[in-house]
Amino acid sequence: MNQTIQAISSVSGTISVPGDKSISHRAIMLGSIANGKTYVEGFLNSDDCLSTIRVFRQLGVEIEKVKETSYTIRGKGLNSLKEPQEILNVGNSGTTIRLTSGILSGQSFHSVLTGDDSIARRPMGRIVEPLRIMGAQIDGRENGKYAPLSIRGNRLKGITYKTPVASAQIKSAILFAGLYADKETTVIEPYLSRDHSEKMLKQFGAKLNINKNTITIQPEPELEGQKIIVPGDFSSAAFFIAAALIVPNSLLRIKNVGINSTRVGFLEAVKAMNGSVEIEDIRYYGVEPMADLVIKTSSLHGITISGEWIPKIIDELPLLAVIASQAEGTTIVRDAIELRVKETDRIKTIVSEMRKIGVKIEELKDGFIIEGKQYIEGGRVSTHGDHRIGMAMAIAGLVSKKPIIIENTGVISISYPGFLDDLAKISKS
Ligand SMILES: O=C(O)C1=C[C@@H](OP(=O)(O)O)[C@@H](O)[C@H](O)C1
Ligand SMILES: C=C(OP(=O)(O)O)C(=O)O
Repeated sequence: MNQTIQAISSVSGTISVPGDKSISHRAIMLGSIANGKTYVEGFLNSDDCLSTIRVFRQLGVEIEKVKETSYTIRGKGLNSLKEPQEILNVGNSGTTIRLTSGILSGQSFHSVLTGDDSIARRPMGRIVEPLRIMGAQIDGRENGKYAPLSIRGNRLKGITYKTPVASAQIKSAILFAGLYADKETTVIEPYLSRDHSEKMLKQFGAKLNINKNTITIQPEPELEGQKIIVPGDFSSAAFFIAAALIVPNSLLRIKNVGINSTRVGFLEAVKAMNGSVEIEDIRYYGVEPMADLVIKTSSLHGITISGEWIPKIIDELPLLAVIASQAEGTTIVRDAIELRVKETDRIKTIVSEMRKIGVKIEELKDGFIIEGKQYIEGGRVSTHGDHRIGMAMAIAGLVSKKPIIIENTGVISISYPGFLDDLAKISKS
């Protein structure tokens, strides 16, 4: 499916975004291995999170949809998953394959995980190595570097592991495996990555000790089913924040957005760029904070982002390139080589698609440099099968001289099925 996006005169109204993708995945996973019922409200019915539901149903868990975004999971405890008859297919979801591998490493059966072409290219050695050290028998293409992954679980050993990159998926896979270990397991990250797993594990009753970037988990807790209210996904809200900042005469309210401090690097970036974003009514339902955001059109200026800021803004960096093109001065992103191993090589794809719409951008090994105050000419772009590239291009279309035609927008449903409809609702021509 192709979609044409053209310039609008303002962004306005009040909107809420669907549930957080990272939290939705984790609610299904931990609900599946807890004792008793878990209720999830505000679940994200996107392709990726539906893949997690499918996989855990194949592992014998009863997961029932009770309302449009509410599910009940009947957990039967840490060791009650069943050997699947079929290969488990995670579709496009890196979070599903990596976090589920941690849990499957502690099971007493064999399972095989696979996914789409993008999953087949993404690095799995980063989880295979620590899970092997813990005692799981895992194999995959090129000696475990790539999926499909074959996992024969085991009684695991507790380890202390320094992750080479700040990645919540590596950290979570090890912590989930640590539930099945013979003694405590410690993960040390170079910088803090998103901490939804730690928060939710604690909520379910696991014992964790957190000291900056060092997280220790005790094995074999009694996890108890919980009620989880999933806040709106900040990474989805970011697209509308960007739209309201760069389209003239805009005033937008986004309700119920998750504002976990390990996720809001984009909010910090736009504030540092002189963006007007008010955070209102901060509240907690359970362990995650949420708030309403009020955004006004702003005169932005360039910024340099690197180091520990990167994990907090990682999924929003393609979008940052779009708003940086409309800001005064230069924006530099460094230390973001991880972008090259996402659904696509997001440095390469954002650079190629920005160039197609007439924006000059320099590719760096670990980021990009973009000059501000550029005209976006418009043209034909591709998502390259990457939802976030598709949505970033749609936001560029709102301030483009000529329309932007985006090919293959169906992939947006990987994280935000109603995105184009919601964008149309707040766009005033
Ligand atoms: O744990 C998670 O839910 C995620 C972690 C991040 O990946 P990495 O752990 O590979 O950095 C992020 O890019 C992804 O969208 C979701
Ligand atoms: C990188 C992403 O997800 P995943 O790693 O779960 O495929 C994303 O949603 O941008």
